[in-house]
Amino acid sequence: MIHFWKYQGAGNDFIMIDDRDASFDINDHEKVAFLCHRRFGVGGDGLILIRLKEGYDFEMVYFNADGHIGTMCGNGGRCAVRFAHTLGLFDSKTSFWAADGAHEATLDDQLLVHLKMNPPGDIEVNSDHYFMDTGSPHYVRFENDLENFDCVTEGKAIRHNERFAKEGTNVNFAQVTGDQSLTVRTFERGVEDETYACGTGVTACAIAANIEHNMQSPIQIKVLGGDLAVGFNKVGEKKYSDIILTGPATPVFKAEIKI
Ligand SMILES: N[C@H](CCC[C@H](N)C(=O)O)C(=O)O
Repeated sequence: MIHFWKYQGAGNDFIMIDDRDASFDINDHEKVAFLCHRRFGVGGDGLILIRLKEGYDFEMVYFNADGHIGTMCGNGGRCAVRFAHTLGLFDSKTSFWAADGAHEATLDDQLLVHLKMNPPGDIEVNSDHYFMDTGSPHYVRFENDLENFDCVTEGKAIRHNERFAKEGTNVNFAQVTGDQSLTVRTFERGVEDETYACGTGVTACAIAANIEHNMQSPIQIKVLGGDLAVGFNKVGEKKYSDIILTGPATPVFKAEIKI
């Protein structure tokens, strides 16, 4: 029997499991893929285990819906913070461990989570797109009309092109909608579909918007499943610090599944 919670952050949804006793077999890809399956299982863009980690309040172990351990997940990170809070693992400010290292986060009185993201290393600026790693790899391209845009077809083609076929990449399409606002749509690797939101993806888009359009922090970002914001400090050419992803993290239900 597995006891779990279902959480969503701007429509990016996750199965959350309190695995402080480390009893979940992280190599059982089939089980994770089954749980994330929207027809045969619970359904989710990913699955997250909350584990204990020395020197931190907790560790977030994140799997993509395909059942494999993933890299950093921004929306999942916010959900993990909210879940860890309900487990009593911290009071209002936390530091936790994830695939890309340490993160700090706070929970405000409107229950929004402010999550500090690790700065991208090299930011690639190409003629029609950006590529950077904000904890997960992200391709970013600016578009003019995201409402009438085939994100799945375009995203899939880029994710499977010669460069990315092996490792995969997440693919984001961003549209400037104001002085400090964007709309973003994302095709996620590991889910292999468009998701309603991607936290590491909007972080990459905010940085790309600063480089491409000199857009200033904080940037409000509309995604299919809601609203996110990204704040940052520009500390040099293509160098950023204090990157904060802000958004909701909402418990949906708790249940158990016989497996
Ligand atoms: N949805 C996630 C991204 C997961 C990254 C994953 N799809 C990958 O790179 O394999 C987010 O909110 O940041």
